Parts: sequence; structure tokens; C-alpha cells
Amino acid sequence: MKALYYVVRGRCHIKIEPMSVAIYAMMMGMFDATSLMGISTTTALIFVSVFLLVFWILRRHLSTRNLPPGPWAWPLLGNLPNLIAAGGGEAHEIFLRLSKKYGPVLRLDMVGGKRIIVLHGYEAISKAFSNPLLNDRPVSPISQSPGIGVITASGQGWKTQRNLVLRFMRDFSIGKSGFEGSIAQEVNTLIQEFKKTKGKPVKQEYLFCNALANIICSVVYGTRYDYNDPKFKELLHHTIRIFELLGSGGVLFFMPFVNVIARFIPSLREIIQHSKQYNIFVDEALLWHQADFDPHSAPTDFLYLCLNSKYWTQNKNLGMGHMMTTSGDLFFAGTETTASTLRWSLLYMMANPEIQARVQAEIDSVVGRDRLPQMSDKPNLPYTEATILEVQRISMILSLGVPHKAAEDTTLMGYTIPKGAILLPNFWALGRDPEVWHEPHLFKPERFLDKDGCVTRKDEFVPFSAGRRMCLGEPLAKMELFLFFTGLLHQFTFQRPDGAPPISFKSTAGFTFAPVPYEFCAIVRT
Ligand code: HEM
Repeated sequence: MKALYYVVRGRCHIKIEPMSVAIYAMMMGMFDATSLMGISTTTALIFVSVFLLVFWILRRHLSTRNLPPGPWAWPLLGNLPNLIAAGGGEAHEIFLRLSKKYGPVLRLDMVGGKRIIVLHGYEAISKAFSNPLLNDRPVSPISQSPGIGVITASGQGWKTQRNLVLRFMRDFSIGKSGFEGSIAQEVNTLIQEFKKTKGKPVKQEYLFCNALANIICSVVYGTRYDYNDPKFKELLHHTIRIFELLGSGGVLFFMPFVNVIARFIPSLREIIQHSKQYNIFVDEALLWHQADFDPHSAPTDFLYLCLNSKYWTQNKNLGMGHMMTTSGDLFFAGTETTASTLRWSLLYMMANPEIQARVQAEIDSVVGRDRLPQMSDKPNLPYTEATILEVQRISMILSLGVPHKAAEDTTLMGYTIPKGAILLPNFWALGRDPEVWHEPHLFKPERFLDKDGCVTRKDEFVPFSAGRRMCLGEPLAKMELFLFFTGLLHQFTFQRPDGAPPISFKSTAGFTFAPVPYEFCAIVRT
């Protein structure tokens, strides 16, 4: 056996574990024995299969010492049978049920053995995301992007890209007072679109996306689009479909053997098609920027900034492919997230007309009827701000966050998190944790007000995540949410149309926890 070990190693120049060689040798020996002892090949194969299974289980057991607890994983199938047996519901609901049995740091094995760690509760999430070794990202093998953008980058490449984006946001005042006018322009356009509906029932899930996408497009690609522009409509369709198809946490993208099975799974095929179409849009934008690029002028949008070599040629972690992907990341991250939150906000206003009326009364008393609300009004609109925060808490649109990956073996709350494990924070469960929020299933803006009526937030309120990788667009998103929500409630009262189905809080169960499209009437306020 020893001789065989050296022969194999010597010839092939590959490292073969002595244990694997032992199995090989045993198999060889056994097959010799079958011929000698007259055992049938079928019996021998059954014996080998059982032996390999026992070996697999033992190896798996030894490598799982001190891992976070989770249900026993089946060979090859991992915890798929447990997830199916855990009862219906969306992924975040199933994970929450399992965490009640196994604890806040829950281990699950995917088909093929990839490890997923689902984090429950503020302690687990904040401790994990403040650990630099748990801040990498998985990259899907079927990603169609020309490079690795800021959302999926890891290590030094991520730091460089994040700094570049932060610098871009600072230079363009994005999310600061100097940017308010750009958002106000889109708020006005959206108000005019709503007025066109003349109070009749509409089911316009794209309207918010139009407005939010225009804000990002104007700073990233230097252009805004008419809502009826067919190219723009197509772009939004690709974006929304990708979000819907990816599933919460983007889990579909990280399925084992995804590159092999992608062509057989319609939703994966569709994601690839939409991503390719999106890339065509970015390529075209790049071409027209290259055509009139002037290296001596200050960049007026993100693409010009990318073309300006002084920002990136000195740095090996940046390159056009990566930066183009980052431009797309900003578009994706900055459109559907805020748009879905605003769509939830209208739904909750329709479901709670007394809260809607109280928000409108507060806005009217502070702003009056002659102008739209501005950011400077925010400190005087605590109930309105509390209502927006409550929408974010209860809808928690990134229910399983954006997946993180362990860069190295590390520890979390006493457990070993192995290198390569994917970490999913269950933000949905945190937003509805009865230990943190009284009657979490109820929509109650007052929970964000202290006894003096001032806005107050708990540490556990983390819709933008926590730690070093938290949302880059938080200041922009907060400004957008405030200006759109207050502008619309200043101008309209939102109602469920007569005869429409009862209000449902069901989500599309996509990457964002977006509401299922619903009908509403926007009644102009006088
Ligand atoms: C209501 C709106 C939004 C919510 C709730 C939200 C939430 C989040 C969350 C939970 C993450 C994951 C953080 C982590 O991995 O730990 C994230 C990442 C990110 N968000 Fe947002 N986001 C919103 C809007 C925006 C906007 C408007 C932009 C602007 C362009 C943006 C840009 C990004 C980027 C670039 C990342 C990746 C950061 C990184 O990997 O370093 N987000 N966001």
C-alpha cells in the first residue's frame, strides 16, 4: 500500500491524501478478493458504497467540530430535506423557525456541501459584520458582469472600489444638501405623473423605479430619461426582473454547480439574459462617454470619472471592467431598494388611513400648502420621520441582506466559521423580533418616538446593515425616502380603489422584499 502511495504521488505530481490512497488500495484489494472469494460485483459495489458513505460521514463529522449548530446534513443533499420539511413560507421565515431550535448562529449545508451561516439577532449580526474576516463577498460563477464591482469585490479590491465610490459621492454631494435639487426635480415629475391618473385606480409598480433610476442615472451615466422612453422602460424591466428572480439573499446565484445547471433552469437562464441586456446599455453609455471625453475637464458623472485615468491607472485593483460593473452596482443598489420601500409606504398608508391623515396634518402645519417639503423641515416633522422608519422596520426590504463570505477560518460567538462559508443576516427576523419590538406585527410609528415626541432609534434598527460593509448609499436613500414620501403625501391621499382586493402585505420573494403589485388611487389634495 505504501509503495502504491509513493508510485501514484511520484508519477502524477499531485498531492494525494494518504487516506484517499488507503481507500483506493482497499478497493483494489477488495476487488482482488472478490475474484478469489467468488463475491459478485454487485455485492462488492454495495460494500464500497457503504464504506464510502461511512467515510464521508466520518470526514464530515471531523471537519464540523465546533461549527455552529444546525440540523444534521444528508450526504450530497445537505439540509435540503430539512428545509423542505421545515414547512412553507419564505426563506427568512424558515430560517427563523430553525433558529428557534438551533440558536442565533445557524449552520446549514447546501446541496454539494457548501456551508451557509444564517445570523439571527443584533448580537450575532453586529459581531459578525465587525469582524474583518467576515466581510468578503461570494461571487457567482454565472455573473455576466465585465468585472467585480464594489458590491461583490473582496479584500483590497473592495477597499479601493469603496473608497472610489465614497469619493465620487462626496465630490458630487450625493446625499448632501447640495443634491436636494436633483431629487426635488424627480419628486415633481412623479407628482405630475400621479396627477395624470386623475384619482382613477392605477397599478404602477414602475413609477417609483422610473423616478429613483433617473436620480442614479443622472449622476452615474449623466442622463435622465422620459418615463415613456422605450429604452428606459426596457432597462427598468431588466432590473426589476433580475431582483425578482434572484430570490432573497440572492441565493439562487450561489447554488452549487450553478454554472452547470444554469442552462436547464428557466429562471437562471432569464437572469443571464437580463444581465446581458443590461451590459449592452452600460457598453453604449461608455461609448458615448468615450466619444466626447475631455481629460482636462472635471468629470460630470461617474463614467467620466472612470475614464479619467488619474483616478485609476495607478491602482492595479481598478480597471475599466471593474469600474463599469461598479456603475451597474450603483444603479441596481440605488433603484429597486428605495423604490420598493416607497411602494411599501403607500401600501401602509392605504391600510392605515388615520396614520396617513396624521402625517398629512403634521406636514401641513409645518410646511403649509404653498410649497413642497424640504430637508430643512425634517427636524420639525418627527411623526412623519417615525412613520418612514416604521415602514423600513416592518418591510425590511433586504430581508436576508447581501451575502457575506468568510475570508479565513475565524470564530463568532464561540463557534468556528470556516473559510468560504456564506453568511446571511436575517434582517427580516430582527425587524420583527418581539424581544426588541413590542407587538412587532403592528404598524406603529410611535415606537420611534420618545416621551417628548422626538425621534429615537434602537441599536437593533439596522435596515442598512452594520459594520464595515454597510450600505454606501444610506445618506442618499434617507434623503430620497423623506422627499418622495413627504412630497407625495403633501399632494395626494392614497386609497384602495372600491372593489379592489383586500390589501395584502405579501412580497414578491425576490432579492428585495418588494410588495406584490397593487392598485391604488392617488386623490389630489386641495
Ligand atoms: C432604502 C434603501 C436602501 C436600503 C434599505 C439599503 C440596504 C443595504 C444593505 C442591507 C446592504 C448590504 C450591506 C452589507 O453587506 O452588510 C447595502 C449595500 C449597498 N448599498 Fe444599499 N440600501 C439602500 C439604498 C441604496 C442606495 C440609494 C444606494 C446608492 C447608490 C446603495 C448602495 C449600496 C452599495 C454600493 C452597497 C454595497 C456596499 C459594499 O459592499 O461595500 N444602497 N445596502
